[in-house]
Amino acid sequence: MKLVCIDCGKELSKGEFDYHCTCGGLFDIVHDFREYDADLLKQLFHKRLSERMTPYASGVWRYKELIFPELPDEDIVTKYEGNTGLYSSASIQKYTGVRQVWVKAQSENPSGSFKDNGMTVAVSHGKSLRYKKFTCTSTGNTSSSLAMYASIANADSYVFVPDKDISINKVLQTLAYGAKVFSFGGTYDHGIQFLEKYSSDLGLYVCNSINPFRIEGQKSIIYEAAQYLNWELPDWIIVPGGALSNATALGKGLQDLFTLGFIDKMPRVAIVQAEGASPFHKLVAEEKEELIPEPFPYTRASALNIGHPPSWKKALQTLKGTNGITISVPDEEILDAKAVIDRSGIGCEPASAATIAGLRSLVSQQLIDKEESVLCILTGNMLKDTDVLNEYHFGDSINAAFKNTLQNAGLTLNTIRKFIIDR
Ligand SMILES: Cc1ncc(COP(=O)(O)O)c(C=O)c1O
Ligand SMILES: N[C@@H](CCOP(=O)(O)O)C(=O)O
Repeated sequence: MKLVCIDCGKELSKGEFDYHCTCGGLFDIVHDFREYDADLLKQLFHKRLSERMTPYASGVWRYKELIFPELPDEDIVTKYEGNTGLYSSASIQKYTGVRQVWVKAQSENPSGSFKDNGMTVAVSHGKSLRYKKFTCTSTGNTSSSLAMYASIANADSYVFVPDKDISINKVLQTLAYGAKVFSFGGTYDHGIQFLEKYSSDLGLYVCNSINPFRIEGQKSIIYEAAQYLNWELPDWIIVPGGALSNATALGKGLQDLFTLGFIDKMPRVAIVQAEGASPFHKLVAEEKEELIPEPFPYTRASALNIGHPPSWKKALQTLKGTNGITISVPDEEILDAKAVIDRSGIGCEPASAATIAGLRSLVSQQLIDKEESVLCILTGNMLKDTDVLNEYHFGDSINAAFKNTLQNAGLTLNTIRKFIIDR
């Protein structure tokens, strides 16, 4: 492959790159296909395409035997979820002070959050039971995911969302996928209570994390991370905690890998809650027997706005099985950590950034050693909450000045020079 000027034919040498040639012409990429065997190439493309078009190309259904072996293939409702990136970033390592930090970007799932790993399984199960009406209550990610899979399954979705403290982007995504959305006064916790009481009267299949098939699907997140890392997991795995489905699935998935002998050492798990919605952390820190629900949970990381996590008992099992710990972090630390993750090029929504904020705090309290290795699960996409982005960035004086200058003076060399050269 080489870069050749379309006007004068000049070729750049290997490693050189430019857009324009010295003569002014644009460069074009020219391949040399003479070495290829066209039939072999076709076979290769075909193999890759056919793998992509089967349910087993999904990063969830690849592990069907460990998740839902009995499900007939024709009931699988998939959007080739999973197969999300595992990254290591120098800036995140510097921010947390830890030598080796991996982040797994579940934000790269088709609906933009880790919920897809579980939702593909829950909706497939509902389909196998011949349900045509699915439901959830949600701060917006569960509902976006459900609405997407229900539409793929040619079924209806009915979604209950709190009327405040959630991100409008997620509600719009849910609506756009075709769900019928009911907005109610209260929190996720009230929505779950309603569905637990009335869903069967209404003939609805519930896709929240009280549904164990959701949890089974979410186990695939840790299977995939382990597979990418050649079955050698880091010392610590960190997840944000809201309803605690992720923490529960993580514990189960780790136990599966350990029982099967895929891993020979159990990593430790840290569950991070936002300070304003941290009933589980309080339960653990105060060594209580029963969770005391938080009646008015509030955090800017709106996906974590949960006062009565349904899976708290299951999440305790995760802590027990992994010698795990919990921590809570204030919103300011979550938002600062989010800015670091965004600038690293990976990006995430606020709830996901609780992991990196939590890690930084655990390191400063010497509960995690700088020499230990860590995997953080980033749960949702940065565009899920643009209100938070707007406040964080345009509240900042330099960006605000830049925006105003452009609006008032337009795009000229002098306007731009002062931001790039004169600063
Ligand atoms: C983006 C995001 N991160 C984290 C969480 C919390 O996960 P869990 O409820 O499984 O504890 C949620 C919602 O549940 C979420 O939507
Ligand atoms: N943040 C979640 C709330 C938890 O929902 P669940 O489906 O895991 O019970 C959301 O996206 O709604």
